[in-house]
Amino acid sequence: MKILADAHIPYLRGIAEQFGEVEYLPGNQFTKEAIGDKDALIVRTVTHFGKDILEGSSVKLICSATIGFDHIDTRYCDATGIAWRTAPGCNANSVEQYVTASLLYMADKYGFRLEEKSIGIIGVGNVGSKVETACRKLGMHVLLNDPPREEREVGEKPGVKGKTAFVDLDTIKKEADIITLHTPLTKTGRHKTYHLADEYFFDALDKKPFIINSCRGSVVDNPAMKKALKTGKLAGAVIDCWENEPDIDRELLEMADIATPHIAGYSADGKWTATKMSLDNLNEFFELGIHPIQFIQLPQPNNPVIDLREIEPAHQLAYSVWQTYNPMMETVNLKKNPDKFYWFRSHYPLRREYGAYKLKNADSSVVPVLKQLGFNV
Ligand SMILES: NC(=O)c1ccc[n+]([C@@H]2O[C@H](COP(=O)([O-])OP(=O)(O)OC[C@H]3O[C@@H](n4cnc5c(N)ncnc54)[C@H](O)[C@@H]3O)[C@@H](O)[C@H]2O)c1
Ligand SMILES: O=C(O)[C@H](O)[C@H](O)COP(=O)(O)O
Repeated sequence: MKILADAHIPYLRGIAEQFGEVEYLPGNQFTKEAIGDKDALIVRTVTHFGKDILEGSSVKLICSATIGFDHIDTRYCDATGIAWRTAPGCNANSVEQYVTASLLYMADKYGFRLEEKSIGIIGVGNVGSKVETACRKLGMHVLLNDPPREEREVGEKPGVKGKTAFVDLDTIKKEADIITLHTPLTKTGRHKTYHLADEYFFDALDKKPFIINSCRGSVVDNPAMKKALKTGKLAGAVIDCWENEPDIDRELLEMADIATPHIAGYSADGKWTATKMSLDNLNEFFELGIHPIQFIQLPQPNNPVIDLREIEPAHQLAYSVWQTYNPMMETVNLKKNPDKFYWFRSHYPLRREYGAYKLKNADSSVVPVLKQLGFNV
């Protein structure tokens, strides 16, 4: 079997070869010619897969080592018999780590307590649910908005209420101090999310909230967000996903409190899971029966033990989370070198999730929340 794989999918080299002959190319260098005689593609979000690049090829399966799939023209693939698979939930914990680290940073920068704030989560799937759990552990008041889920869970059986209490978008606009977006990018359908946060959305905000976009750039109308930041409708912004990546809006970049190059899901744990799920998909689709698939073990973090002895109890939570992931260094780097957006994504340092760390000398007041987040305390 002939496979073309993105050269920047971690933990794939030397492993994918169990499945066939593998060629590696950076995702932004995939061409019709390179794809032509391949049976399967293992890909990322940086390449668009539509008629222009797939027509006339031998491709039978596209495995995306990602959650999102707006880079795949699924209608074209379905119509032409090209199967496609994704890795649902693979890096959801990583995005939660990103959002938690960012919330703690914004609270520190603007001098507020998270326990006193309401957060509106728009899109409560794999990622949004993890963010919801983390925010509840941080003591925040949580508002959930997910009309497709609400319809499925509440509306299907008349008279039967779903377990989750959802609110409408207007409630989020009126009541949330922080809004975080976790929807897919969709351009059609009743619940399409393209420019869900547009000028009208921002104009209707009552509490001058902060916004976090770590789902897809175009779920937010970026010029409208800039205007909202300028006119004070928004108090600040955390932006991981941008319109027109990698050529992002430089003025918006300057305005963002946290600005990162679409790496919220880039923990090693998330990348490893994505690779594993992609190979499982390949194995299953072509009925290869390879068992067990040999995988690389994840490396330990550089600082696997975090000693909190010298840290004030009030700062131990933020300190611990930032030891695992601190978005500020990436923000400084991206603001200095916006042209290197793609490079930063292709040369991402090792980042592990909470479970890879042991905490020593944690104050009893923060032990429960640290444990609940997933640290070994
Ligand atoms: N920045 C990153 O690195 C990164 C990492 C992972 C995922 N993502 C993005 O985050 C998105 C969400 O990931 P997920 O794993 O939670 O996906 P998911 O499919 O599990 O959940 C998405 C949720 O959004 C809801 N939704 C759809 N349209 C909506 C609308 N108009 N309003 C409110 N809710 C709506 C769906 O019903 C679903 O529950 C992905 O599609 C991807 O684009 C980004
Ligand atoms: O959809 C996803 O899973 C994320 O956006 C993912 O982190 C993007 O990863 P990439 O395409 O850069 O590998």
